[in-house]
Amino acid sequence: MPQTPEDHLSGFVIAVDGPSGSGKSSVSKQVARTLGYGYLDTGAMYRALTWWCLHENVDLGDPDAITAAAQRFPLSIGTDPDAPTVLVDGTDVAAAIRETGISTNVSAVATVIPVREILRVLQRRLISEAATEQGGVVAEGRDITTVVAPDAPVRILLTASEEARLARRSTELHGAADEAAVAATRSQIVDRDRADSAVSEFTVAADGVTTIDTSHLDFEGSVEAVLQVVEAARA
Ligand SMILES: Nc1ncnc2c1ncn2[C@@H]1O[C@H](COP(=O)(O)OP(=O)(O)O)[C@@H](O)[C@H]1O
Ligand SMILES: Nc1ccn([C@H]2C[C@H](O)[C@@H](COP(=O)(O)OP(=O)(O)O)O2)c(=O)n1
Repeated sequence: MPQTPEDHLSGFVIAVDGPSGSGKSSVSKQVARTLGYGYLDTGAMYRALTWWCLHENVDLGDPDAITAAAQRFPLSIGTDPDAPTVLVDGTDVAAAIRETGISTNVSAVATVIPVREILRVLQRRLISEAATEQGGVVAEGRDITTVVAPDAPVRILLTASEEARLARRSTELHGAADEAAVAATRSQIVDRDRADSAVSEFTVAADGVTTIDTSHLDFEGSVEAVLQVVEAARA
């Protein structure tokens, strides 16, 4: 895996972490498109494992059973930002893993420490392959800047106020950000982030990680802010 900005000829890694609704997925995908890089959505991997556990009738209250499922997890995930495929045992689950039933259960899977260790091995391999084959990769999640790729030449914590994140997710899921829609979205943002915080630090930037607060930026402004950090790292 690249260690310094000079290594970008063999593959440049951009690591992005942040809480739910901060814009990680949409912004990282657009940054990858702009730079012609690969894109890895590590959250999709935890979501796909959750789908697999439910599909296999694994008891989500049993960490050992979840770990056993992770050990035989037949995942195939693409890194093309224009077609981020997610297949489990040959089944296309890209849409299914965004459903509420997965969002409400994913933290039970993602907070099992041995599961994280299994998925991190896979994530590092995917990052390394995409960086080499596509010239670079934007990898996003909750522990990419700190654990999965702490040596990446660009590490960014994308944040936004709780209010902004709730409004965005509410608009995405319900087409509105009125009081009822925000209330219906709250548990998916606030409760999930609280649960996920038990195993990853994604609210405060680690040393060497650049914080970008997107609360008052529009989507294009968020993408531009990330690209500026990338440019500065290469200068
Ligand atoms: N300034 C902004 N930056 C990033 N995304 C934004 C912004 N404003 C609105 N959005 C929208 O917020 C929603 C949540 O973004 P997403 O990328 O899914 O966040 P995350 O991956 O951090 O949960 C998307 O529908 C996105 O288009
Ligand atoms: N590197 C990562 C990525 C995601 N996760 C967990 C935390 C989240 O609740 C789930 C789903 O991640 P995802 O990025 O899709 O979450 P959002 O819906 O964008 O908020 O996976 C994690 O623990 N570590």
